[in-house]
Amino acid sequence: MTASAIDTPLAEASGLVLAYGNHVAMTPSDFTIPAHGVTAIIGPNGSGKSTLLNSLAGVLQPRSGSLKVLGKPASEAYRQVAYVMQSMALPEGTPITVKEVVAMGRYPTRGWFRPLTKSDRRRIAWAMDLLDVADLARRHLGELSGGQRQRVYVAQGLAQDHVAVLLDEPLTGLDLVSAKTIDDIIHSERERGHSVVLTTHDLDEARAADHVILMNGHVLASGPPEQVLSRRNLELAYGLGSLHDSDLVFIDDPEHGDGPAVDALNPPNPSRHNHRHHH
Ligand SMILES: Nc1ncnc2c1ncn2[C@@H]1O[C@H](COP(=O)(O)OP(=O)(O)OP(=O)(O)O)[C@@H](O)[C@H]1O
Repeated sequence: MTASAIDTPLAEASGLVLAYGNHVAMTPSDFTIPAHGVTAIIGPNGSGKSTLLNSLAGVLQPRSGSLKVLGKPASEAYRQVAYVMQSMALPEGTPITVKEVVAMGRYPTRGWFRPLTKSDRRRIAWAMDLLDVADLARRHLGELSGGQRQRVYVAQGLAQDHVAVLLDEPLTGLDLVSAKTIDDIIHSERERGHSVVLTTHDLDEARAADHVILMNGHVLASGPPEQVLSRRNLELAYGLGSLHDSDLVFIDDPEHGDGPAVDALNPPNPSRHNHRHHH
């Protein structure tokens, strides 16, 4: 890879709008995701985190605006971007084994109909070992627990040739050991110079990232955690007064419950009120 390819940001978006049919899930947003390191996407339920991952993965086309992934349209970069979804759209009872699921990680490189080579098989075995699912290789995916399934999906992502990995809530619902396994993988991916983008509801996870994107129906802030996770930004994203002091990084005003109204805080984008959806 040339130096310029290495330094190309993982993603650059300008006026990016994302929608499902008539439903706009992200209003015009500008952000850059750096080439290396861990980026955490955080925001309330329904704020567009998974939608943004879908667009980075090339699964959801921009409605308008521009999005470059590794310097190309996302739909052309998908081979280099491993996407680990929250839950895969496999019908209940699909008779697919753990090994077959992990092997699917090789298809972007290999194509669907070409047989797996020895090096493909080595890569599959390596990924299954790393996620500690080798013992489950012949089990059907449908028989596994949620945490085991999550590890299988991450193994599939790592089996893919990639320079970036997108993880939708990778640590949610996992026991301590599984969470540690996946956390270690996030760090080793980072050390290998890959980009990791994950969604989370955990402020501590976001604080530990190199870069943070805060969402609320659009990208409210994007940058280093100490800038993005300010009290003011969190109040804008989650609603004024909804957070306890102990939740916040910067306790600059313990009287915030009686503080100024949202409008007085001068939100950067007034349209943010229109796009929160409660299920
Ligand atoms: N396939 C879809 N079709 C239509 N609307 C969708 C679809 N997926 C998500 N949405 C809507 O888009 C908005 C953003 O959803 P998204 O899943 O991106 O939020 P999120 O921040 O990941 O939420 P959570 O924290 O609950 O996982 C929501 O209003 C949601 O209802």
